[in-house]
Amino acid sequence: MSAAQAPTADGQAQGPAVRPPRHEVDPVLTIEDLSVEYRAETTVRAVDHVSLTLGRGEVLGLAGESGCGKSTLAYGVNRLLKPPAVVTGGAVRFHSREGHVVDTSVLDGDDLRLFRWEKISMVFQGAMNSLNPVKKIRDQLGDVFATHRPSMTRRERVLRSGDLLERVGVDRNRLLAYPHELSGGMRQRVMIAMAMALDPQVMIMDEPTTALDVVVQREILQEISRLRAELGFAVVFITHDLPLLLEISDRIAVMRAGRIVEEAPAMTLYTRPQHDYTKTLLSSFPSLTGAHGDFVRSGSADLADSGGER
Ligand SMILES: Nc1ncnc2c1ncn2[C@@H]1O[C@H](COP(=O)(O)OP(=O)(O)OP(=O)(O)O)[C@@H](O)[C@H]1O
Repeated sequence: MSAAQAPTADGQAQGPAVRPPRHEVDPVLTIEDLSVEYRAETTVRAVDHVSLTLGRGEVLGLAGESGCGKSTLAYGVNRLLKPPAVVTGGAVRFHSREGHVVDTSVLDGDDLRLFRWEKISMVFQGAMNSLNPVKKIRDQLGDVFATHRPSMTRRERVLRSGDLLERVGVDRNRLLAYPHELSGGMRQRVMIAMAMALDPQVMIMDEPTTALDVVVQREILQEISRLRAELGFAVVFITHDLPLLLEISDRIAVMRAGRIVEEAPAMTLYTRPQHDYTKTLLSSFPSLTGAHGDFVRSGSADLADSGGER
């Protein structure tokens, strides 16, 4: 009998000790029974009683075809929904490292702004086009610090902005560039740098690389994986590209028509999908019938052994 099979007080042997998954032990974000409707001429329930937990430092992939509600869920979590969207039920809670639990629905004004940059930040598909065209990168990154870290001097802001750029693989001399002087990939890296500026514990990435060519997309994903390992933030990564999610995620939730139909460690979802829709989704990517690529992160075999928890 192994140490993990110590007898209980009544003399019965227990099964092997199973390590509970990280998101259960140490959650950073919990979405509880969240529902969102768009109330226009007709009412569309875009998010329908969704519950999900994100573990601290975990990458949770959210997969599903166009229109299934992924973006609505992401915007709902970050309190960025605008009319005609209405949150009709549920809650989103943020768990700080210090053990505080914040119900995001009660945040407003400065508290909400602070929460969005400092605790949860977001990178979306078109983000690179939201840079101000007439302002240098230095000043756009610097603005984040000027607003949220008013005690920083100008010199400190420039230094820190340069560090951020280097962190995402952009030379710091690009601080002096205007957005139009950078490639799309570089602009998106700048947006990722901006989202990381205040060391948030959660980053929501909604199709962050979809508009970019495959090579640039791979480079950026490798960067995100490396930074996640280095800095320990958690990621909700949203895309319809399931092969990509399998490579980058610890766990994957599959969404269909506003609901989560399946949720499992990435490798389990790939090797033993349960729901018919997940099976259909997997079979719709011919590349998945070949070997499971692991260019973004290594150790896929370890992942399979550990049930996806790392
Ligand atoms: N402003 C809006 N008004 C009315 N309905 C909307 C609005 N925005 C989204 N919807 C509807 O809500 C549903 C979910 O849309 P959502 O954009 O969240 O899906 P998605 O999975 O992110 O799709 P995509 O991958 O194409 O962005 C869809 O049926 C969509 O038509």
